[in-house]
Amino acid sequence: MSSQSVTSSKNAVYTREEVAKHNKKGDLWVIIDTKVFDLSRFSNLHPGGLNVLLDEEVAGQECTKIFFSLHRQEVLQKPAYARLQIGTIKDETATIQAPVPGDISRVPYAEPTWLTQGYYSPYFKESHKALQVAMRKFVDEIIYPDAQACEENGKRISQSVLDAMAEKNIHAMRLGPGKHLKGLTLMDGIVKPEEFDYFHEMVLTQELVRVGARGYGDGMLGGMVIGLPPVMNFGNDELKKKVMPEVLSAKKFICLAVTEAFAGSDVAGLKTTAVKTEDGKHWIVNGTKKWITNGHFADYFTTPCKTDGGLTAIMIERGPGVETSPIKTSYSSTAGTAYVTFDNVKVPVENTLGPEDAGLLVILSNFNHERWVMLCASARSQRLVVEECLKWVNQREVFGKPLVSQAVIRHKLAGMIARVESVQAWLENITYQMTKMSYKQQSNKLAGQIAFAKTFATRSAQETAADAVQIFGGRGITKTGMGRFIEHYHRTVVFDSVLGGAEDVLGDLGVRQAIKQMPKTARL
Ligand code: HEM
Repeated sequence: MSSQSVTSSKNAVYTREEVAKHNKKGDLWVIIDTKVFDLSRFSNLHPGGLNVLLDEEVAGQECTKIFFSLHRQEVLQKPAYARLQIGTIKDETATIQAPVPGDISRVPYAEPTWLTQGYYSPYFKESHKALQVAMRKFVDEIIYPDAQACEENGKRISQSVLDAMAEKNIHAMRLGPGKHLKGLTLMDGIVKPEEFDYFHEMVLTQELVRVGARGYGDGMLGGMVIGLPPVMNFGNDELKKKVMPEVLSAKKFICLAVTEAFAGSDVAGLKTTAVKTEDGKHWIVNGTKKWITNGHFADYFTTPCKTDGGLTAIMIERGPGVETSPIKTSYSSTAGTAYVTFDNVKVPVENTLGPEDAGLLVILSNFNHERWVMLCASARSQRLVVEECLKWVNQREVFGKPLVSQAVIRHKLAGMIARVESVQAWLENITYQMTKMSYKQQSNKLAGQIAFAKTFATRSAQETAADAVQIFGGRGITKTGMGRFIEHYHRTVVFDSVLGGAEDVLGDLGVRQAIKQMPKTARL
């Protein structure tokens, strides 16, 4: 077959000898995993430069190994580059498989054991698996591309993605099991509302974080996950009837506005005030809030304010006197992190959440679930790093051998794997306890466990991030290319350790709870 006559068809078949003839500037072909690429025109635009392509071991040659040591697979999936393929090599079959949306990874430890072929779990049933399968495909196809784009350009999550999530009732499921799911069709009916439990919620959260974009992860209505429960659990019926459907359908947005420049984890030290008008019909709110996730695009702010006898939780609607401005943090502005000012904001007293002066309880009652969600997320995102590292050490060659042949690299991997497996196992145990306990029992018995497990997870995650950067070297500190997920992870991993309570505070909380429960009879 003449190579001249078939250059426009991807189905054309060539011999290696034919490809080898195209080995110079302006007439340059290469073979990557049995696929033939015509780089004649592209070579001048190649981000890695023209010279590297003219090397005698590259031009007209087989360059699978060198290509995959320098580029991620996704390069070849981009339409602009996929177009460069002009055919395949005669009688040869490709060996490298591009991931298909919805796929389970076959890289060891890339999935939790319950999703790994040949392993068992006492916790996950058919409906958890069915939800996982549907979510994986949904995330890969609909959320992932938007996540990558928004993390980069800083724009908030696309409304079309939020609408698609609302259609499957994903926003509602993210609030966990409960009455709010009654009558809803969850993920096209895969799970019945009455059977939805915390393991389903874990599946949902862990699939969502696979997008590998930390700012977007929070921008994907993280504010709702923490800001709506106080309305749902403590708001009056009228307020719930209005706000719940608006928010769960992503027509309006809510956030939790607790932290201030003056006070963070020490909620009791907040300075924002709410004073009743003389007629007792309104609150007048004054103050500022800082680091408010989704605050920049929120319509509603669940806000603890100082009142005469303590703190009162109030849902404030955006309107006159409410201003938000973006805060630049180390992750993308797609999260909508804001500085919020309330300047004589008039709020109907009907927006009070729970009893007056008992706002501390309203806010604190939320924290265990929030921390548990973050624990789910941290467990899954560090697993992504393990997968990236295992692939890299296997394909990267140094000193003529794969990187994994270095004992020091294997040692790092051993630590990473041990940590991620421990975190997931502990998480599953805690989650099982949650499925058996009332909300109150969870507060009494699990606040400490969740606090410890989250702290352990985020410590593990930071160690894993640091080790991953060492494994990837310069690529681990580069925003594009092979190490782009590692760079992003390393830059943003600390968010999990700060949001929802800093590590030291959480550890302290857990020990205090344990000491409270010490039997008076105990002695050495
Ligand atoms: C279909 C063929 C190819 C395409 C579409 C392509 C595309 C790209 C792209 C998009 C980048 C930017 C890297 C990134 O940030 O992801 C890049 C970098 C690079 N490419 Fe290629 N490339 C091809 C083939 C090759 C081959 C055969 C070599 C062999 C030496 C090569 C060597 C390099 C080098 C050295 C870099 C710089 C890597 C770095 O900064 O770490 N490329 N290429």
